[in-house]
Amino acid sequence: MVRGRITGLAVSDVRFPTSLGHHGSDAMHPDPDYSAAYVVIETDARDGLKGYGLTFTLGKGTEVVVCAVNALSIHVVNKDLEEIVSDFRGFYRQLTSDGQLRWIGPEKGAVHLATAAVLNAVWDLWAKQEGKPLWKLLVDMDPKQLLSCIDFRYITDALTEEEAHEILQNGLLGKTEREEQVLKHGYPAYTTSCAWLGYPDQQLKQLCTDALKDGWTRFKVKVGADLQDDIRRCRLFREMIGPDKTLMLDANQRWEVKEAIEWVTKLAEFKPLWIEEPTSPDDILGHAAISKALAPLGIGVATGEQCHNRVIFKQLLQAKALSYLQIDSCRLGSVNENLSVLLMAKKFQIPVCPHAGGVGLCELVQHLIIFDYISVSGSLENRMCEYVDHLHEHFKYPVVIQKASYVPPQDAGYSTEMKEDSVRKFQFPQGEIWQKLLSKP
Ligand SMILES: C[C@H](O)[C@@H](O)CC(=O)C(=O)O
Ligand SMILES: [Mg+2]
Repeated sequence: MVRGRITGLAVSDVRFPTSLGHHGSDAMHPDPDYSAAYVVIETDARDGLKGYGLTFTLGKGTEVVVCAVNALSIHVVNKDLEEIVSDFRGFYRQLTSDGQLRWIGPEKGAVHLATAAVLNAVWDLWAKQEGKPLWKLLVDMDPKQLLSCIDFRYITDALTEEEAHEILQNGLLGKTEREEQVLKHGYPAYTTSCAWLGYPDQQLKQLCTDALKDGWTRFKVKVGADLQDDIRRCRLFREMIGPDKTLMLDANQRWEVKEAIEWVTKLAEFKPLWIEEPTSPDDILGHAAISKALAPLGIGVATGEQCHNRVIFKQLLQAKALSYLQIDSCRLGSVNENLSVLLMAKKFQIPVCPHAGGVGLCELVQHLIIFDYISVSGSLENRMCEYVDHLHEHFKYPVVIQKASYVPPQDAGYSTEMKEDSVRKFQFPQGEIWQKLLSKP
Protein backbone atom coordinates (compact mmCIF):
# COMPACT_ATOMS: atom_id res chain seq x y z
CA MET A 1 0.00 0.00 0.00
CA VAL A 2 1.49 3.37 -1.05
CA ARG A 3 1.56 5.95 1.70
CA GLY A 4 2.80 9.32 2.86
CA ARG A 5 3.10 12.91 1.76
CA ILE A 6 6.46 13.96 0.34
CA THR A 7 7.91 16.35 2.88
CA GLY A 8 11.34 17.00 1.46
CA LEU A 9 13.55 16.65 -1.60
CA ALA A 10 17.31 17.06 -1.35
CA VAL A 11 19.79 16.90 -4.21
CA SER A 12 23.57 16.42 -4.09
CA ASP A 13 26.33 16.87 -6.64
CA VAL A 14 28.34 13.65 -6.35
CA ARG A 15 31.42 13.23 -8.54
CA PHE A 16 33.97 10.45 -8.86
CA PRO A 17 37.38 11.34 -10.31
CA THR A 18 37.34 8.50 -12.85
CA SER A 19 39.10 10.65 -15.45
CA LEU A 20 42.34 10.22 -13.48
CA GLY A 21 42.49 6.59 -14.66
CA HIS A 22 40.79 7.26 -18.05
CA HIS A 23 37.92 5.02 -16.96
CA GLY A 24 34.88 5.73 -19.09
CA SER A 25 36.87 7.64 -21.74
CA ASP A 26 35.78 7.69 -25.35
CA ALA A 27 36.33 9.61 -28.57
CA MET A 28 34.24 12.57 -27.41
CA HIS A 29 34.67 12.41 -23.64
CA PRO A 30 38.39 12.09 -22.96
CA ASP A 31 38.17 13.12 -19.30
CA PRO A 32 34.92 11.79 -17.85
CA ASP A 33 34.40 12.17 -14.14
CA TYR A 34 31.48 9.83 -13.60
CA SER A 35 28.97 11.85 -11.59
CA ALA A 36 25.39 11.96 -10.44
CA ALA A 37 22.77 14.46 -9.46
CA TYR A 38 21.58 12.40 -6.51
CA VAL A 39 18.07 12.95 -5.15
CA VAL A 40 16.61 11.86 -1.83
CA ILE A 41 12.92 12.23 -1.07
CA GLU A 42 11.33 11.84 2.32
CA THR A 43 7.74 11.43 3.39
CA ASP A 44 5.76 11.84 6.59
CA ALA A 45 4.89 8.11 6.61
CA ARG A 46 5.91 6.32 9.78
CA ASP A 47 7.85 3.64 7.88
CA GLY A 48 10.89 5.94 7.62
CA LEU A 49 11.48 4.85 4.03
CA LYS A 50 13.15 7.26 1.64
CA GLY A 51 13.27 7.31 -2.15
CA TYR A 52 16.66 7.61 -3.84
CA GLY A 53 17.09 8.67 -7.44
CA LEU A 54 19.87 9.77 -9.69
CA THR A 55 20.76 10.82 -13.13
CA PHE A 56 24.16 10.21 -14.66
CA THR A 57 26.29 13.22 -15.59
CA LEU A 58 29.94 14.07 -16.19
CA GLY A 59 31.72 16.43 -13.78
CA LYS A 60 30.80 20.07 -14.37
CA GLY A 61 27.51 19.14 -16.03
CA THR A 62 26.25 18.01 -12.64
CA GLU A 63 25.85 21.50 -11.22
CA VAL A 64 23.45 22.46 -14.03
CA VAL A 65 21.31 19.37 -13.45
CA VAL A 66 21.29 19.98 -9.68
CA CYS A 67 19.81 23.45 -10.37
CA ALA A 68 17.17 21.88 -12.60
CA VAL A 69 16.23 19.34 -9.91
CA ASN A 70 15.76 22.18 -7.43
CA ALA A 71 13.58 24.01 -9.94
CA LEU A 72 11.38 20.93 -10.36
CA SER A 73 11.03 20.21 -6.66
CA ILE A 74 8.00 22.50 -6.35
CA HIS A 75 6.02 19.85 -8.27
CA VAL A 76 7.03 17.11 -5.85
CA VAL A 77 7.15 18.46 -2.31
CA ASN A 78 3.82 18.28 -0.48
CA LYS A 79 2.46 15.77 -2.99
CA ASP A 80 0.82 12.63 -1.73
CA LEU A 81 2.61 9.52 -3.00
CA GLU A 82 -0.72 7.77 -3.54
CA GLU A 83 -1.88 10.74 -5.64
CA ILE A 84 1.28 10.51 -7.75
CA VAL A 85 1.20 6.81 -8.51
CA SER A 86 -2.55 6.61 -9.04
CA ASP A 87 -2.15 9.09 -11.91
CA PHE A 88 1.50 8.65 -12.80
CA ARG A 89 0.87 9.70 -16.40
CA GLY A 90 -0.56 12.97 -15.11
CA PHE A 91 2.36 13.51 -12.75
CA TYR A 92 4.88 12.81 -15.53
CA ARG A 93 3.00 15.31 -17.70
CA GLN A 94 3.05 17.88 -14.90
CA LEU A 95 6.82 17.59 -14.44
CA THR A 96 7.57 17.78 -18.15
CA SER A 97 5.04 20.52 -18.95
CA ASP A 98 5.94 23.25 -16.47
CA GLY A 99 5.16 26.30 -18.57
CA GLN A 100 8.46 28.02 -17.80
CA LEU A 101 10.82 25.08 -17.44
CA ARG A 102 9.71 23.33 -20.63
CA TRP A 103 11.16 26.20 -22.63
CA ILE A 104 14.63 24.90 -21.78
CA GLY A 105 13.58 21.37 -22.82
CA PRO A 106 11.05 20.24 -23.68
CA GLU A 107 11.83 16.70 -22.54
CA LYS A 108 15.51 17.02 -23.34
CA GLY A 109 18.74 18.34 -21.92
CA ALA A 110 19.40 19.19 -18.29
CA VAL A 111 15.76 19.61 -17.37
CA HIS A 112 14.91 16.12 -18.63
CA LEU A 113 17.90 14.57 -16.85
CA ALA A 114 16.56 16.26 -13.72
CA THR A 115 13.11 14.81 -14.38
CA ALA A 116 14.74 11.37 -14.57
CA ALA A 117 16.53 11.85 -11.24
CA VAL A 118 13.34 12.95 -9.48
CA LEU A 119 11.12 10.27 -10.96
CA ASN A 120 13.72 7.56 -10.33
CA ALA A 121 13.50 8.51 -6.64
CA VAL A 122 9.70 8.25 -6.73
CA TRP A 123 9.86 4.80 -8.34
CA ASP A 124 12.44 3.68 -5.78
CA LEU A 125 10.18 4.79 -2.96
CA TRP A 126 7.12 3.14 -4.47
CA ALA A 127 8.95 -0.17 -4.93
CA LYS A 128 10.33 0.04 -1.38
CA GLN A 129 6.91 0.66 0.09
CA GLU A 130 5.61 -2.35 -1.83
CA GLY A 131 8.58 -4.39 -0.55
CA LYS A 132 9.63 -5.43 -4.08
CA PRO A 133 12.57 -4.84 -6.38
CA LEU A 134 11.44 -2.45 -9.09
CA TRP A 135 11.49 -5.09 -11.84
CA LYS A 136 9.09 -7.22 -9.81
CA LEU A 137 6.81 -4.27 -9.06
CA LEU A 138 6.50 -3.76 -12.83
CA VAL A 139 6.11 -7.46 -13.61
CA ASP A 140 3.26 -7.73 -11.08
CA MET A 141 1.34 -4.74 -12.46
CA ASP A 142 -1.52 -5.48 -14.78
CA PRO A 143 -1.34 -4.04 -18.32
CA LYS A 144 -3.80 -1.23 -17.55
CA GLN A 145 -1.78 -0.04 -14.57
CA LEU A 146 1.46 -0.10 -16.57
CA LEU A 147 -0.18 1.91 -19.35
CA SER A 148 -1.44 4.45 -16.83
CA CYS A 149 2.21 5.38 -16.13
CA ILE A 150 2.99 6.23 -19.77
CA ASP A 151 2.56 9.52 -21.56
CA PHE A 152 1.64 8.58 -25.14
CA ARG A 153 1.79 12.18 -26.32
CA TYR A 154 3.68 12.47 -29.64
CA ILE A 155 4.02 8.72 -30.24
CA THR A 156 0.50 7.60 -31.13
CA ASP A 157 1.37 7.64 -34.85
CA ALA A 158 3.78 4.79 -34.08
CA LEU A 159 2.16 3.10 -31.10
CA THR A 160 -1.36 3.60 -29.82
CA GLU A 161 -2.42 2.82 -26.29
CA GLU A 162 -4.56 0.00 -27.65
CA GLU A 163 -1.56 -1.57 -29.42
CA ALA A 164 0.53 -1.20 -26.28
CA HIS A 165 -2.23 -2.91 -24.33
CA GLU A 166 -2.24 -5.79 -26.78
CA ILE A 167 1.54 -6.17 -26.47
CA LEU A 168 1.31 -6.32 -22.68
CA GLN A 169 -1.65 -8.67 -22.83
CA ASN A 170 0.32 -11.02 -25.10
CA GLY A 171 3.25 -10.70 -22.72
CA LEU A 172 1.22 -12.39 -20.00
CA LEU A 173 1.62 -15.68 -21.83
CA GLY A 174 4.65 -17.56 -20.49
CA LYS A 175 5.46 -14.78 -18.03
CA THR A 176 5.85 -17.09 -15.02
CA GLU A 177 8.25 -19.37 -16.90
CA ARG A 178 10.35 -16.42 -18.05
CA GLU A 179 10.52 -15.06 -14.53
CA GLU A 180 11.73 -18.45 -13.27
CA GLN A 181 14.19 -18.65 -16.13
CA VAL A 182 15.74 -15.22 -15.48
CA LEU A 183 15.91 -15.86 -11.75
CA LYS A 184 17.81 -19.06 -12.45
CA HIS A 185 20.14 -17.97 -15.24
CA GLY A 186 20.24 -14.19 -15.02
CA TYR A 187 20.10 -11.70 -17.88
CA PRO A 188 22.98 -11.83 -20.43
CA ALA A 189 25.53 -9.02 -20.24
CA TYR A 190 28.47 -7.66 -22.18
CA THR A 191 31.44 -5.73 -20.87
CA THR A 192 32.84 -2.36 -21.93
CA SER A 193 35.35 -2.13 -19.12
CA CYS A 194 38.34 -3.60 -20.97
CA ALA A 195 38.68 -1.06 -23.73
CA TRP A 196 38.03 2.56 -22.83
CA LEU A 197 39.72 4.80 -25.34
CA GLY A 198 42.33 6.18 -22.95
CA TYR A 199 43.61 2.76 -21.86
CA PRO A 200 47.07 1.81 -23.18
CA ASP A 201 47.34 -1.50 -25.08
CA GLN A 202 48.99 -3.26 -22.15
CA GLN A 203 46.09 -2.44 -19.84
CA LEU A 204 43.60 -3.44 -22.50
CA LYS A 205 45.33 -6.83 -22.91
CA GLN A 206 45.41 -7.46 -19.19
CA LEU A 207 41.75 -6.54 -18.73
CA CYS A 208 40.72 -8.66 -21.68
CA THR A 209 42.66 -11.65 -20.31
CA ASP A 210 40.96 -11.22 -16.92
CA ALA A 211 37.51 -10.83 -18.50
CA LEU A 212 37.95 -13.99 -20.57
CA LYS A 213 38.93 -15.86 -17.41
CA ASP A 214 35.77 -14.51 -15.73
CA GLY A 215 33.67 -15.98 -18.52
CA TRP A 216 32.85 -12.86 -20.56
CA THR A 217 31.99 -13.62 -24.17
CA ARG A 218 30.83 -10.20 -25.44
CA PHE A 219 33.02 -7.11 -25.50
CA LYS A 220 32.76 -3.49 -26.58
CA VAL A 221 35.75 -1.46 -27.79
CA LYS A 222 35.85 2.33 -28.07
CA VAL A 223 36.86 3.73 -31.45
CA GLY A 224 36.72 6.92 -33.45
CA ALA A 225 39.68 9.11 -32.55
CA ASP A 226 42.36 7.65 -34.86
CA LEU A 227 41.82 5.02 -37.52
CA GLN A 228 45.23 3.38 -37.21
CA ASP A 229 44.80 3.10 -33.43
CA ASP A 230 41.37 1.57 -33.96
CA ILE A 231 42.74 -0.99 -36.40
CA ARG A 232 45.51 -1.93 -33.97
CA ARG A 233 43.22 -2.16 -30.95
CA CYS A 234 40.48 -4.09 -32.77
CA ARG A 235 43.03 -6.53 -34.19
CA LEU A 236 44.53 -7.05 -30.77
CA PHE A 237 41.11 -7.60 -29.28
CA ARG A 238 39.85 -9.93 -31.98
CA GLU A 239 43.01 -12.02 -31.71
CA MET A 240 42.58 -12.31 -27.97
CA ILE A 241 38.86 -13.20 -27.98
CA GLY A 242 38.96 -15.42 -31.05
CA PRO A 243 36.54 -15.54 -33.98
CA ASP A 244 33.42 -16.71 -32.15
CA LYS A 245 33.02 -14.21 -29.35
CA THR A 246 31.10 -10.99 -29.91
CA LEU A 247 32.76 -7.63 -30.53
CA MET A 248 30.96 -4.29 -30.58
CA LEU A 249 32.36 -0.86 -31.46
CA ASP A 250 31.39 2.52 -30.00
CA ALA A 251 32.33 5.87 -31.58
CA ASN A 252 30.34 8.15 -29.25
CA GLN A 253 29.13 10.46 -32.06
CA ARG A 254 32.52 11.20 -33.52
CA TRP A 255 31.89 11.12 -37.27
CA GLU A 256 30.15 12.74 -40.20
CA VAL A 257 27.76 10.34 -41.93
CA LYS A 258 30.01 9.58 -44.91
CA GLU A 259 33.06 9.38 -42.67
CA ALA A 260 31.29 6.87 -40.42
CA ILE A 261 30.55 4.57 -43.34
CA GLU A 262 34.12 4.75 -44.65
CA TRP A 263 35.74 4.33 -41.22
CA VAL A 264 33.59 1.40 -40.14
CA THR A 265 34.08 -0.29 -43.51
CA LYS A 266 37.78 -0.30 -42.71
CA LEU A 267 37.06 -2.03 -39.41
CA ALA A 268 34.69 -4.60 -40.94
CA GLU A 269 37.41 -7.28 -41.05
CA PHE A 270 37.16 -7.49 -37.25
CA LYS A 271 33.52 -8.57 -37.58
CA PRO A 272 31.84 -6.15 -35.20
CA LEU A 273 28.20 -6.84 -34.39
CA TRP A 274 27.40 -3.15 -34.20
CA ILE A 275 28.76 0.34 -34.47
CA GLU A 276 27.35 2.45 -31.68
CA GLU A 277 26.61 6.17 -31.95
CA PRO A 278 28.46 6.67 -35.24
CA THR A 279 27.23 10.26 -35.57
CA SER A 280 25.12 12.93 -33.84
CA PRO A 281 22.41 11.34 -31.70
CA ASP A 282 19.91 13.79 -33.23
CA ASP A 283 20.63 12.77 -36.81
CA ILE A 284 17.91 10.24 -37.54
CA LEU A 285 18.33 10.25 -41.30
CA GLY A 286 22.11 10.07 -40.89
CA HIS A 287 21.72 6.94 -38.77
CA ALA A 288 19.38 5.52 -41.41
CA ALA A 289 21.94 6.14 -44.16
CA ILE A 290 24.71 4.52 -42.10
CA SER A 291 22.49 1.54 -41.27
CA LYS A 292 21.68 1.01 -44.93
CA ALA A 293 25.31 1.28 -46.03
CA LEU A 294 26.66 -1.08 -43.36
CA ALA A 295 23.94 -3.73 -43.53
CA PRO A 296 25.65 -5.62 -46.41
CA LEU A 297 28.76 -5.90 -44.19
CA GLY A 298 26.67 -7.51 -41.44
CA ILE A 299 27.23 -4.54 -39.12
CA GLY A 300 24.24 -3.04 -37.33
CA VAL A 301 23.83 0.45 -35.89
CA ALA A 302 23.18 0.82 -32.17
CA THR A 303 22.17 4.04 -30.46
CA GLY A 304 20.17 5.53 -27.62
CA GLU A 305 22.34 6.58 -24.70
CA GLN A 306 22.02 10.22 -25.76
CA CYS A 307 18.57 10.04 -27.32
CA HIS A 308 16.61 12.78 -25.66
CA ASN A 309 13.24 11.17 -25.45
CA ARG A 310 10.65 8.74 -26.82
CA VAL A 311 10.04 10.95 -29.86
CA ILE A 312 13.59 10.52 -31.13
CA PHE A 313 13.37 6.77 -30.52
CA LYS A 314 10.08 6.70 -32.40
CA GLN A 315 11.67 8.33 -35.44
CA LEU A 316 14.77 6.12 -35.32
CA LEU A 317 12.45 3.12 -35.41
CA GLN A 318 10.21 4.53 -38.12
CA ALA A 319 13.22 5.41 -40.28
CA LYS A 320 14.82 1.95 -39.86
CA ALA A 321 17.83 3.81 -38.53
CA LEU A 322 18.97 1.32 -35.91
CA SER A 323 19.32 -2.43 -35.38
CA TYR A 324 19.89 -2.31 -31.61
CA LEU A 325 18.07 0.10 -29.32
CA GLN A 326 19.91 1.32 -26.24
CA ILE A 327 17.59 2.64 -23.55
CA ASP A 328 19.11 4.62 -20.70
CA SER A 329 17.54 4.64 -17.24
CA CYS A 330 18.70 8.16 -16.46
CA ARG A 331 18.39 10.08 -19.73
CA LEU A 332 14.81 9.28 -20.60
CA GLY A 333 12.08 10.39 -18.22
CA SER A 334 12.60 7.49 -15.82
CA VAL A 335 10.67 4.23 -15.88
CA ASN A 336 7.62 5.98 -17.35
CA GLU A 337 9.24 7.02 -20.61
CA ASN A 338 11.37 3.89 -20.84
CA LEU A 339 8.19 1.80 -20.76
CA SER A 340 6.96 3.55 -23.89
CA VAL A 341 10.26 2.92 -25.66
CA LEU A 342 10.33 -0.77 -24.70
CA LEU A 343 6.83 -1.12 -26.13
CA MET A 344 7.75 0.67 -29.37
CA ALA A 345 10.85 -1.51 -29.74
CA LYS A 346 8.65 -4.58 -29.35
CA LYS A 347 6.25 -3.35 -32.00
CA PHE A 348 9.09 -2.59 -34.45
CA GLN A 349 10.86 -5.86 -33.54
CA ILE A 350 14.14 -4.21 -32.63
CA PRO A 351 16.12 -5.78 -29.78
CA VAL A 352 16.79 -3.60 -26.75
CA CYS A 353 20.39 -3.68 -25.44
CA PRO A 354 20.50 -1.08 -22.65
CA HIS A 355 23.25 1.44 -22.10
CA ALA A 356 24.94 1.22 -18.70
CA GLY A 357 28.31 2.98 -19.05
CA GLY A 358 28.17 5.43 -16.16
CA VAL A 359 27.81 5.54 -12.41
CA GLY A 360 24.73 3.66 -11.22
CA LEU A 361 23.41 2.91 -14.68
CA CYS A 362 23.98 -0.84 -14.34
CA GLU A 363 22.19 -0.79 -10.98
CA LEU A 364 19.11 0.86 -12.45
CA VAL A 365 18.77 -0.44 -15.97
CA GLN A 366 18.97 -4.10 -15.00
CA HIS A 367 15.46 -3.69 -13.54
CA LEU A 368 14.08 -2.37 -16.82
CA ILE A 369 15.57 -5.03 -19.04
CA ILE A 370 14.56 -7.87 -16.74
CA PHE A 371 11.00 -6.52 -16.82
CA ASP A 372 11.25 -6.18 -20.60
CA TYR A 373 12.20 -9.83 -20.96
CA ILE A 374 9.50 -11.13 -18.65
CA SER A 375 6.60 -8.90 -19.71
CA VAL A 376 7.28 -7.26 -23.08
CA SER A 377 9.85 -8.75 -25.45
CA GLY A 378 9.69 -12.31 -24.13
CA SER A 379 12.96 -12.94 -25.92
CA LEU A 380 16.70 -13.04 -25.31
CA GLU A 381 17.59 -13.26 -28.97
CA ASN A 382 20.22 -10.68 -29.96
CA ARG A 383 19.83 -9.07 -26.57
CA MET A 384 22.30 -8.22 -23.84
CA CYS A 385 22.71 -5.52 -21.26
CA GLU A 386 25.90 -3.47 -20.96
CA TYR A 387 28.05 -3.85 -17.87
CA VAL A 388 30.90 -1.62 -16.71
CA ASP A 389 32.95 -2.58 -13.73
CA HIS A 390 33.17 0.80 -12.00
CA LEU A 391 31.94 2.37 -8.75
CA HIS A 392 29.53 -0.36 -7.66
CA GLU A 393 31.14 -0.30 -4.23
CA HIS A 394 29.41 3.03 -3.56
CA PHE A 395 25.93 1.52 -3.79
CA LYS A 396 24.03 -0.05 -0.97
CA TYR A 397 22.58 -2.71 -3.29
CA PRO A 398 25.23 -3.17 -5.99
CA VAL A 399 24.65 -5.26 -9.09
CA VAL A 400 25.61 -8.90 -8.97
CA ILE A 401 27.16 -10.47 -12.05
CA GLN A 402 27.51 -14.22 -12.37
CA LYS A 403 28.69 -16.04 -15.46
CA ALA A 404 28.58 -12.80 -17.44
CA SER A 405 24.91 -12.29 -16.59
CA TYR A 406 23.00 -9.93 -14.32
CA VAL A 407 21.51 -11.71 -11.32
CA PRO A 408 18.03 -10.19 -10.74
CA PRO A 409 18.13 -7.97 -7.64
CA GLN A 410 16.07 -9.10 -4.67
CA ASP A 411 16.18 -6.04 -2.41
CA ALA A 412 13.17 -3.75 -2.45
CA GLY A 413 13.55 -0.60 -4.55
CA TYR A 414 15.34 0.53 -7.69
CA SER A 415 18.93 -0.19 -6.43
CA THR A 416 19.52 3.57 -6.52
CA GLU A 417 20.64 4.16 -2.95
CA MET A 418 24.26 5.15 -2.45
CA LYS A 419 26.21 4.59 0.73
CA GLU A 420 26.01 7.68 2.94
CA ASP A 421 29.74 7.68 3.43
CA SER A 422 30.36 7.70 -0.33
CA VAL A 423 27.98 10.60 -0.87
CA ARG A 424 29.72 12.55 1.88
CA LYS A 425 33.24 11.87 0.62
CA PHE A 426 32.57 12.43 -3.07
CA GLN A 427 30.24 15.41 -2.83
CA PHE A 428 31.57 18.26 -4.95
CA PRO A 429 33.40 20.38 -3.91
CA GLN A 430 33.13 19.93 -0.14
CA GLY A 431 33.71 16.15 0.11
CA GLU A 432 37.08 15.11 1.46
CA ILE A 433 38.13 13.45 -1.82
CA TRP A 434 37.60 16.67 -3.74
CA GLN A 435 39.11 18.82 -1.04
CA LYS A 436 42.30 16.79 -1.38
CA LEU A 437 42.27 16.82 -5.18
CA LEU A 438 41.47 20.52 -5.44
CA SER A 439 44.20 21.50 -3.01
CA LYS A 440 46.87 19.82 -5.14
CA PRO A 441 48.85 22.37 -7.15
C1 LIG B 1 31.34 8.74 -21.10
C2 LIG B 1 30.84 7.34 -20.97
O1 LIG B 1 31.78 6.52 -20.34
C3 LIG B 1 30.51 6.74 -22.34
O2 LIG B 1 31.69 6.52 -23.07
C4 LIG B 1 29.77 5.43 -22.12
C5 LIG B 1 29.34 4.76 -23.36
O3 LIG B 1 29.34 5.28 -24.46
C6 LIG B 1 28.87 3.38 -23.26
O4 LIG B 1 28.98 2.81 -22.19
O5 LIG B 1 28.38 2.89 -24.26
MG1 LIG C 1 28.13 4.15 -25.88
